[in-house]
Amino acid sequence: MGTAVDAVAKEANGSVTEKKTEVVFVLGGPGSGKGTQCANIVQHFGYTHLSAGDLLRAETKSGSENGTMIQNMINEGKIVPSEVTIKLLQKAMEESGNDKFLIDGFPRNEENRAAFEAVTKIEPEFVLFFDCPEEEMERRILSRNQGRADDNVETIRKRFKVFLESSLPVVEYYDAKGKVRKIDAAKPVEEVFEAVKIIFTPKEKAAA
Ligand SMILES: Nc1ncnc2c1ncn2[C@@H]1O[C@H](COP(=O)(O)OP(=O)(O)OP(=O)(O)O)[C@@H](O)[C@H]1O
Ligand SMILES: Nc1ccn([C@@H]2O[C@H](COP(=O)(O)O)[C@@H](O)[C@H]2O)c(=O)n1
Ligand SMILES: [Mg+2]
Repeated sequence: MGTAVDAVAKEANGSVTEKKTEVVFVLGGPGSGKGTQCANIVQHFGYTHLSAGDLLRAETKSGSENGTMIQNMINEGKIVPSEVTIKLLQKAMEESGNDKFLIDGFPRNEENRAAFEAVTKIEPEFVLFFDCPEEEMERRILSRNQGRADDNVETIRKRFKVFLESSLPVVEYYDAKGKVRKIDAAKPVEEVFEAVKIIFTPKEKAAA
């Protein structure tokens, strides 16, 4: 994945067209509903959903040399070095065969952001930001029951701290570029998705 224009399709008439890889970053605090809403977006808008957290968790189970380091970082709510996460994202993007991606839970800090841009040369179309109060996020995580090692009160507090100190500045960076689409994520799932749909529906379709 050398540049943003990285897919070349040969048409039936022999002409060659360049396809631009489209990326939407999906950010928000732990438990804000990123994964839930990404699943809905995939159904309606044809994106491939890549959760950085899911890719890292899968890597810990694959027996790779980085597995133990990743698991330790996740248990502490810390951000895994960008190089590791970006390689996993690039591999998943290449294997998907799609050219439209929801990248969920990434970039999580300035290092993630700058490294992704430097390596892939991809600028996100926009950043979907799920805004939710901490008490609601904590309630959701504690009743999630997916067996995640980091879904306990002690690690949740660490993840909230990392979110405030390292991830929110990334949202602010993109906000200054006019790229943030903020959603009130404290509402019920269906209402949140109604707001999400408006953002993904092309303007000409919405007007029709
Ligand atoms: N709008 C909502 N209202 C109530 N519960 C919700 C809502 N959205 C998601 N949930 C539930 O909250 C929990 C967390 O949601 P989800 O896993 O989508 O969050 P996330 O942002 O991906 O979290 P993480 O960053 O920890 O991966 C899940 O059990 C999900 O079913
Ligand atoms: N860019 C990222 C994303 C995630 N992590 C680590 O995974 C944990 C779980 O992430 P979720 O998005 O599934 O909540 C997270 O707390 C980090 O430890 C990461 O390092 N880098
Ligand atoms: Mg998630």
